[in-house]
Amino acid sequence: MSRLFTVVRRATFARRNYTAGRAVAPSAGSKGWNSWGRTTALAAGVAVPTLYFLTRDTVELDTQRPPQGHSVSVADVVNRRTGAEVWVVIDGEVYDMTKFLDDHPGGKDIIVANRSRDVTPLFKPRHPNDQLFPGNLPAQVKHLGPLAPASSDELEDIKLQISAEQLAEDERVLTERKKMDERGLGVIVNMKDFEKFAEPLLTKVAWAYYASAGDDEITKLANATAYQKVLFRPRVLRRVEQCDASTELMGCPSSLPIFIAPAAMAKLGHPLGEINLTRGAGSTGIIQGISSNASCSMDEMLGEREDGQPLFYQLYVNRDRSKAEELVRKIDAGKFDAIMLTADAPVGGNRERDIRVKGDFEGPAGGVAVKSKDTAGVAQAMFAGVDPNLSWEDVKWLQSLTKIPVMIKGVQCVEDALLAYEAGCDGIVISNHGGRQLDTTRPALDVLLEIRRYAPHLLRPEFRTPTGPTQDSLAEPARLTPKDRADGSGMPRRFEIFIDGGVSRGTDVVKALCLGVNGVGIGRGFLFAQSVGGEEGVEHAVGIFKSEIELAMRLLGANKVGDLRPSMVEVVGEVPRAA
Ligand SMILES: Cc1cc2nc3c(=O)[nH]c(=O)nc-3n(C[C@H](O)[C@H](O)[C@H](O)COP(=O)(O)O)c2cc1C
Repeated sequence: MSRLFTVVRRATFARRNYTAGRAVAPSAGSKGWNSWGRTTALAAGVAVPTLYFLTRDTVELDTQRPPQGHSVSVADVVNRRTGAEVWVVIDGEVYDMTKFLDDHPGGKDIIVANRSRDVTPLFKPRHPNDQLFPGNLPAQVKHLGPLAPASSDELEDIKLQISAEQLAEDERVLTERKKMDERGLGVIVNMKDFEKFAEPLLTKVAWAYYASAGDDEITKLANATAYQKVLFRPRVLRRVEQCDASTELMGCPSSLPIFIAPAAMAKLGHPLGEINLTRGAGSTGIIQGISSNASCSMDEMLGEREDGQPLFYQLYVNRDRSKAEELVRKIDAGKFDAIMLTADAPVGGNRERDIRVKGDFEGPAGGVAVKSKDTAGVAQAMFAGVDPNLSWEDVKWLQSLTKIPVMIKGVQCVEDALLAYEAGCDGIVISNHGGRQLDTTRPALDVLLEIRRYAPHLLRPEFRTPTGPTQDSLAEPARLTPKDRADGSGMPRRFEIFIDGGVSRGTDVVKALCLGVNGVGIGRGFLFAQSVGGEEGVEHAVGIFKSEIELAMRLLGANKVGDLRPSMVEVVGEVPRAA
């Protein structure tokens, strides 16, 4: 797909080379899926899906360190299958994991069960590509040297074992990837298509993790239908050929009033994971919110950042405050444009789809996932390190560590929106985590309506007016929007309001903007888009939003984001039934 926008210049190829030119990843695409990894069944009988794919363009992406030390023979590796020392092979290098077993975030079982094997296919989809670089390798892991040249028979001895069930899943995913390849992204007409095409080509673990939500997934469903109760009041004969949907979010230029909501573990869906999101956001000029639990490292994503490309960082606060402070220092050094402090996940939600597939999971290094012996699904491993005692006091703590603007993500009632404002935050993200936390909470849209009703002073003055026709609009019908009333209180300082959850259409975005938000986040939609089409999938998704948002604006009679006002919508009581 051709580049959609020229808002931000593409990075040069050289910028794609990480430190010392080791991890080289030229442009990703949806074409040419190659089966790179295979699956295994652990000796302990735990099935671990390991299949993932590399595009033809990305086979050079590797985690290899330059050869160091003496080479290690396959026989030496195989000899460690019993005894005290536990060795593994990753990308042709041999590592002694003995002293790291108890600290491994995914638990020691997965390492012990695969000792003396080439665990590269297990390792890659779950760890940043620079995890093995000097400085990133945990101190307890000993790098022993490169694997000595060996015959294919010898290598067979250290290959991962694959169960019939896992092989079948590999085959299924591979076939679906090929079919998608043949179809091309042209078959994807709207964001729901991404979800439809992603499901068959994801592993069971990835699909369950991405699609799951709390308990009975009632809030997830409510998010998806909520925007139906906001109806448009279009104006006609308004010269709408020109239409510009660009805006500013937290003072940063954005080609559209949307952003990529921070979501963990993009590599479960595609080998380049969050790198697809950074690249796609950079080439289309939108902003990526990076998860604390991203499966790519912060350095990898910063290495992909275009000159001047704005990035937000989502923060989970580690219960070990020294680690939390270290992370904030990294965010500061990374010159992120805003921090989203996630507040709706002091503990993980009850995501039963995820628990059922019970992927033997290890969280991303550097995140807040901690080792868990009995992992109950991907989600629960992710939250084990998050501080459940986070409080409003901690907002001050965070603000004392950095000058980067802070938003509270996960606000679900007007009282907390008021507290965020009082705490001196720069904004809020109204969100219920895509319905993944407390089930039967209200859709985020209802929280926005509550803020409009009970704390309109948190909105920019021009959005404090009622929806629908007013005396002013009837008195001056030629105006697209009623004249903004001079409002003495104004906005004494910046306080931006974002919303996410269930947004799949440009019309949803435009409705939220009419009601006063600055920008709208999309979580699963971009995860599915990158899973289906890598970087091009992300660009395709942005293209869909761009054409839908501009279409909605034109048909509404608006030429620019600044034209959108509450008078352009009406909120009806009941959600209309789907046809
Ligand atoms: C698979 C997945 C992982 C997520 N991981 C995070 C995360 O690490 N941090 C966070 O604050 N929110 C996370 N979220 C929530 C998103 O930021 C966002 O609030 C939500 O996805 C919006 O709903 P939507 O998926 O319907 O667009 C995650 C959501 C999903 C679907």
